[in-house]
Amino acid sequence: MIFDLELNSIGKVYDNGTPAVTDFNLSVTKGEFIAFLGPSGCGKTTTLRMIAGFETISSGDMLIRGERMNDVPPQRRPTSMIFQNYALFPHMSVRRNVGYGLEVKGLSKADREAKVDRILATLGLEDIAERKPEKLSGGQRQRIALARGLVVEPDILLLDEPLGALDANLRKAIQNELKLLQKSLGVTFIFVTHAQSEALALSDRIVVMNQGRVEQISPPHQLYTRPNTPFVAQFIGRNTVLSGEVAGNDGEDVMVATGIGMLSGRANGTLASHGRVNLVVPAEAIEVNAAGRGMLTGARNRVDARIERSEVVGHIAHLTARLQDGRVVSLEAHVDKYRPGAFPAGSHVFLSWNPAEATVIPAH
Ligand SMILES: Nc1ncnc2c1ncn2[C@@H]1O[C@H](COP(=O)(O)OP(=O)(O)OP(=O)(O)O)[C@@H](O)[C@H]1O
Repeated sequence: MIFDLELNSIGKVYDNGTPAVTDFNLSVTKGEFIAFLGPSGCGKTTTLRMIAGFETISSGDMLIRGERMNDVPPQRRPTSMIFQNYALFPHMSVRRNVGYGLEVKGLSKADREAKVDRILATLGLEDIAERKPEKLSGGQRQRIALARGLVVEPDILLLDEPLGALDANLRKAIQNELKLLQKSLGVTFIFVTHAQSEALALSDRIVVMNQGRVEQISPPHQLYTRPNTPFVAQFIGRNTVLSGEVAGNDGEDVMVATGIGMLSGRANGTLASHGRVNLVVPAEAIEVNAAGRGMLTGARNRVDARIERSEVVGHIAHLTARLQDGRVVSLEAHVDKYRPGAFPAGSHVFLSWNPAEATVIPAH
């Protein structure tokens, strides 16, 4: 099988000795939407720029459609890059901005116009084709940048925080457009973001990076429900992470001895039969019960807690509870489940969860 993109143990050390990316492995199939997600400085942009050819690769191999690209200059790679600030030419019309890459490639005027017209129509930009970008809105400028990236018909479109300059509402609207456009064109997108909601909404798979290393590569739902590492558990979603020791198995469940009792979850992959682990419990998986009731039903994973704060925002009830060891846990659920006022601050409750919804991962 030929992948659109293969990163084989890619590494980057800057001239000043900064190791920005270490041992990055990824294979991308045609038409996939991949997000690089991680905190500031984790190496997302450096990796994107290595794929584009704007940054040299210090170690490892990069292949596009089976061809090694390490030494191929950016303009000869089948990639286009869209920058956060769009980098449009302010004095050129939208049409010329979009057609610029084709001019550089030396296409005839007729071919250029045909391709530009087609992409302007695809992105709904025909009416502003003769305007200058500086007079246009952020959303329009974003679309022009997309048109300019796509008009050269790249195998891979690289997008560096392309929605970062837009306000929240516009961001949401353009997110949807972007996803539809990507699926209809079937072009591979590699998208850099530090906004997890954006990555979760758009991607087929997300690469979570931390300090230059890949922590996990998974589809959004799996990343959210089955984190592989303590970093991902803290970074994605709203999880409570409880440390403990493996104390045995009960069917598919792994029992974990923690400072607040014997608790359980499901292993993510293979797990040693003993040793230190983390039990990751998503906020959505935690049930709040009035004190005393669970004793009757014999609920597993029973943790005593006291409600500290209870707040309803729209349809979502947010509760904050303090465990016996002092740890604070965040919980949330639709108001159908926790009516406003059901668990006032100070009330004594116990928390429980279905072990299948909690994940046990190695501590390191
Ligand atoms: N030109 C450079 N020279 C030296 N070090 C650099 C250079 N560019 C980036 N770095 C360093 O490499 C590391 C990775 O930076 P990079 O910009 O790839 O991170 P990022 O995840 O894209 O961050 P952000 O979300 O803030 O853009 C950081 O430690 C950064 O300081």
